[in-house]
Amino acid sequence: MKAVKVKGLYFTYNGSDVLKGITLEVEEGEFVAILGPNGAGKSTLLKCIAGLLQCSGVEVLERSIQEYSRDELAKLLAYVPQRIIPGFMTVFDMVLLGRRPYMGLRPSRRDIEVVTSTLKKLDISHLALKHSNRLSGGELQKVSIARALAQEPKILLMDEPTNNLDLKSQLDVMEIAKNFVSSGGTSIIVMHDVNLALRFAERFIFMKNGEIVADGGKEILKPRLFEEVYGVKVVIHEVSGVPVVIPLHKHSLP
Ligand SMILES: Nc1ncnc2c1ncn2[C@@H]1O[C@H](COP(=O)(O)OP(=O)(O)OP(=O)(O)O)[C@@H](O)[C@H]1O
Repeated sequence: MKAVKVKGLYFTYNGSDVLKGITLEVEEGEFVAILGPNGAGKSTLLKCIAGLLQCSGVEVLERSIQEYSRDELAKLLAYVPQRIIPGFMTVFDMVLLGRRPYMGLRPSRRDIEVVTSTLKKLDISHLALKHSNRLSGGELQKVSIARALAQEPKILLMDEPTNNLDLKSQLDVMEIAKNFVSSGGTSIIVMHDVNLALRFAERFIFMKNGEIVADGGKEILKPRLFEEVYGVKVVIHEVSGVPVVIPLHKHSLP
């Protein structure tokens, strides 16, 4: 089944076209990285898929996104924004918000169990009772991811989830996304770190100026593509069987 289908999607901010006819299909079980320069439209595309911007031409699990109620959609799809604003609530309560679509007036035993196990999975159980406005940027980012996972979605959308994270936490987050995919989920992640994307994702979508300029597996990752997309010369070396993209010192193209 198609997890996400986008057909001829245009999006305009203040009269200027930010997405210019995006067409895209993501099958269930895919791990997709969306890459491209600043301002290319990556976050806008992700927000359209998440149903946060009013767009036509987006389907989630083969139904138009407009046909879902907020709660129905939240059970299928979770979105981790670039930044969340910490509230005056504990980490536990923030993650519990992810259970909102399932909850009545009070959380059930299962809601509590899901939150507890998600905190454990992200290695942040020790923060459970800490107020979220007293967290470091990286800790807050993990709380945001935990809240999304607590929704038990089928599709996980994350916008630059490894920003603010130290080296180990970056790998942890990508590992979590990979495990999510291994257990049947679909993950679409906007990111800038090409090498991190390369280690974990299976499909790479490059955007530039509101359009998709390349879409495919590792085989598309050629120096010419990076020149075209970023205007930067790179070399690609293999290290321990993994291709690594290295921008050159005198990188600017004439
Ligand atoms: N709320 C908004 N109002 C007006 N213009 C916006 C808004 N959000 C984004 N834009 C513009 O839309 C364009 C695409 O932005 P978007 O955030 O989707 O790009 P991006 O590829 O995710 O960039 P980055 O890598 O810097 O996060 C940019 O030119 C940006 O200035």
